[in-house]
Amino acid sequence: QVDQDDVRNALVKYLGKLSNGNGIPDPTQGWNLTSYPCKDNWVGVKCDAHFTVKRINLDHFKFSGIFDPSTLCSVQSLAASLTIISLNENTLRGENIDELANCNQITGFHIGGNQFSGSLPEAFARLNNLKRLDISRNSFSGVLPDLARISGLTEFSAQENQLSGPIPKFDFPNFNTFNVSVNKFSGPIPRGGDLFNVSCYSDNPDLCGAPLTNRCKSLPYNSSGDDTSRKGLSNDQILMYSGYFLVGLVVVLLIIFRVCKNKKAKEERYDTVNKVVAINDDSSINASFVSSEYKSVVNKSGVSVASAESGPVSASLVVLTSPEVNGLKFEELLKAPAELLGRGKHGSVYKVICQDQGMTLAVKRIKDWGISSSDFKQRMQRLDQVKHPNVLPAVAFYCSKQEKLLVYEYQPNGSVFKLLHGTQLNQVFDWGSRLGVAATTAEALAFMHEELHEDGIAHGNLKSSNILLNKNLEPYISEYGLMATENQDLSLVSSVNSYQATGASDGTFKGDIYGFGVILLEMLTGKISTVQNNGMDLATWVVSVVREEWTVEVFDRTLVREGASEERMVGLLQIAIKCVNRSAEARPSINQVALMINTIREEEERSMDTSGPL
Ligand SMILES: Nc1ncnc2c1ncn2[C@@H]1O[C@H](COP(=O)(O)OP(=O)(O)OP(=O)(O)O)[C@@H](O)[C@H]1O
Repeated sequence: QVDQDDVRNALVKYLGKLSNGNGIPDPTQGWNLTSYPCKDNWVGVKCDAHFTVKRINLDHFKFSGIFDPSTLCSVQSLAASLTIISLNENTLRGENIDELANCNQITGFHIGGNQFSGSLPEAFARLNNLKRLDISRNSFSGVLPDLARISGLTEFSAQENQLSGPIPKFDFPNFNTFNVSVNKFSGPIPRGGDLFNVSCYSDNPDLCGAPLTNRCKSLPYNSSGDDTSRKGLSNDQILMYSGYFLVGLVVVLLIIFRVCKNKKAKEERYDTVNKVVAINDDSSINASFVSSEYKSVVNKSGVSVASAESGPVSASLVVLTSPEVNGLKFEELLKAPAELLGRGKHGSVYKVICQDQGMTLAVKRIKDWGISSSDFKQRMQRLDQVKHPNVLPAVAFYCSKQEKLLVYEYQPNGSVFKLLHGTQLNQVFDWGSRLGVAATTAEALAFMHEELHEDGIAHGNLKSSNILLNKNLEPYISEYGLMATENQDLSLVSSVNSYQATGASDGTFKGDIYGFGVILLEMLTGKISTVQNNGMDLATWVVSVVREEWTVEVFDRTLVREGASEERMVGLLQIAIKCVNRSAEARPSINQVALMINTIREEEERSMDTSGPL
């Protein structure tokens, strides 16, 4: 109640200054000391479900007084909640504008079409969460503060002022709107500025460079502010050119490495051709899971697909979860043409099209898994008893001494890995979908952990390529339980699980939490887990950046551009960081993780309900 009173008093004071003491034109619209802003729906005030003021929009009210942010931002609860202040099209002037920096949750500040003057305070550059800034059609003058420091900025509208000096080196690809026309800016337009057209820069007589037609003369300073008129090379330039040289060298070495690798891969392919999977069970089946591409190579080279270097396998075992899949017998499946989908650390996956049955399957050949046939069979049958709608069940499996095969339904919509890292470019993976994938995957994993804990069967190899998606971007956890069990040799766990941090005494269940944490980090940062960032893995990199309090820097630019809630992204990041704790014991259980993510998802849903135009 005290808070509510403070907020109300602050808003009334704020309006008093804006309106020169005249108050709101229509007294039934609130803004008085006898009602409350959220409960009584004051005009222009938007609140969330907890009655917290989020936005204040008083555009077009013909206010001719003073905008004084100290009236709002000195009240702790308002300063912590306010995200948008909008006062477009009044005739306001400003006072104590630098106090706005205390409202550091502000994402939108719109004061276009007023009578603000003087310089924009340096404190603006401290508004880390700012996304949209509209100061257009005022009389601001002087040099801009270093707004380029604000990494999430997507709109800067500053046209029709008297601003001077250089344009900061903004991250232009991030911007949706950029306009500095009709000002007194000078010097070169920074690199990337030509993403916006001439009209966004026009009427700044001393501005030069693309997209403007007037080229920059050989000024003493170039666009990066370096002195280029000096003869000879400066130390910085020597360093820079050495850097280029080193980068060039590394690129050449990488190309040589790739050429050698490709050559080796080609040799391996021909090798595969000769190692056609042969499954000679009691009914003497010869089968191949080689791609049709390879088959043609085989035929051309005169090697029979039916020939098998591994020779006949005695006492082979074929087990189907049902004896037929849509009328398809396992023998037919094994004979069908197959296309290699990918080769992972633990084997290869083939896409198999069974035309007669109208089915497409994904067959995983597992390599180097020293599990006995009977244990394998038992394990697969146990897994088959545990069903969850977001966990992809195997439809069949096969086991011999040489081979272990798992058959799944083929999922045509790719994986979280493909969606994030560029092979499904035309599909949007927005914040809401990422949060949904995170929450559903956590719930499905929690179910599996609970059901299979006694059996000691965790996923064992959880990563973004094993989270497949349907066309509504709902996730399916694939390959659950294919690898190590809790009771198995733990050294196998750390060798098979690329995400397993050292010291995971709680076995693969805690390893799954680590793997899940890395998937969250991939979805939040858009970065590949194996990509090294200054020599660190993704988890270490994120933790180090967050420790330096540069949290916003880690987020995927597309999420920032989309306007995803930073508060909720930070919330999910904190969960991810807990999951990738180097100490396995310190990691939360998947149940706790699922609960935490669901809380964020609920907040997101509530905010969607209360958002929308003011
Ligand atoms: N049922 C399926 N439907 C469609 N694509 C699949 C299916 N199962 C796996 N894939 C895809 O096939 C590719 C290869 O999978 P594979 O499991 O061999 O690779 P990986 O996950 O990178 O490595 P590994 O699991 O061996 O560590 C991956 O891109 C994966 O997303």
